[in-house]
Amino acid sequence: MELQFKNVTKAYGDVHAVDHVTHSMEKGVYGLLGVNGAGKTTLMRMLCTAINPTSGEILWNGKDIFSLGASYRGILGYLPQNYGFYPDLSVYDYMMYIASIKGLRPIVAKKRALKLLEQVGMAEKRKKKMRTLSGGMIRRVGIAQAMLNDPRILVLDEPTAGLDPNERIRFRNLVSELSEDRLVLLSTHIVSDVEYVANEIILMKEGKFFYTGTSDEIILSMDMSVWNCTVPKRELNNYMKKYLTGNVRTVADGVELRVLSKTPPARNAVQVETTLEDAFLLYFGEKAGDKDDVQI
Ligand SMILES: Nc1ncnc2c1ncn2[C@@H]1O[C@H](COP(=O)(O)OP(=O)(O)OP(=O)(O)O)[C@@H](O)[C@H]1O
Repeated sequence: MELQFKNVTKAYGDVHAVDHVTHSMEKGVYGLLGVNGAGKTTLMRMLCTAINPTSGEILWNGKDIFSLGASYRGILGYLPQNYGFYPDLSVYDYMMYIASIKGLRPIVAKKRALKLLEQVGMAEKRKKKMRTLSGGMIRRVGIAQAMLNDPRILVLDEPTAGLDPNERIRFRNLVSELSEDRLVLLSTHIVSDVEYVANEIILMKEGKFFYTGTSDEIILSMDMSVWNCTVPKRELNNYMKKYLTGNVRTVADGVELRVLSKTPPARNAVQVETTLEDAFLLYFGEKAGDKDDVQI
């Protein structure tokens, strides 16, 4: 089981939505982490053969996915960012409808639909109309429909958008469970979605994979320390202009800041453990004043 991206580029005019991506993946969970516009959706749409690369190749077990055609789509499960779910169908009828599009025989479809609804915790709601479900439930049905053909590659585009904290945890556990014998590629801009569940995290920025590794490897790659310090309130803007700043909390004697800096940013600064959130801030964050349009 190997998926390879070889120098894959997708250009829209002057914009390189995906820019010379080369990478190979096997089974497990891959977390594609990047800010809005990084190129995540474009990459996933190519992987699902919805759009062609401008140049480069995507290979599944050595063969070009675009030349594999239907046999490739048969091993693919896709949950797009906004999936159309037919509001008036019941959950079960919706699953059966998707199963028929995927070409599953009714007897197989029935068994699989019920098993998957069980797995995603939606079996009891199977008779409910899709339009009556919460955002989290709709996402769970979305994953179940993507799994109907027991895909080798499961592509989930921002699957946690709009989920509450409990649903997020539940969802992460589900992804981990589903990844046992397949490749799961999941895109998000939320660090905690991939921090513990992904075997490999891919930081994507401006169309490029600029760092790939485990959460610990990414943290170790940072040439930066993380500090907590308390500064007078009037100093806050200066600090935010000078340093990449994480959490800011008002305390009795000023404001407590989480700051990225090679050296202690204040006399009272205490070095704290670096997290993947800090890495995200380092690679994707901006200091106040980095952009002209930021008002301070
Ligand atoms: N069909 C298109 N035509 C023109 N430009 C596009 C098209 N699709 C994407 N882009 C541009 O390509 C870049 C990457 O977009 P993409 O949607 O892949 O990013 P993303 O990381 O998925 O962002 P988001 O999290 O907001 O969905 C953006 O600059 C976007 O404007």
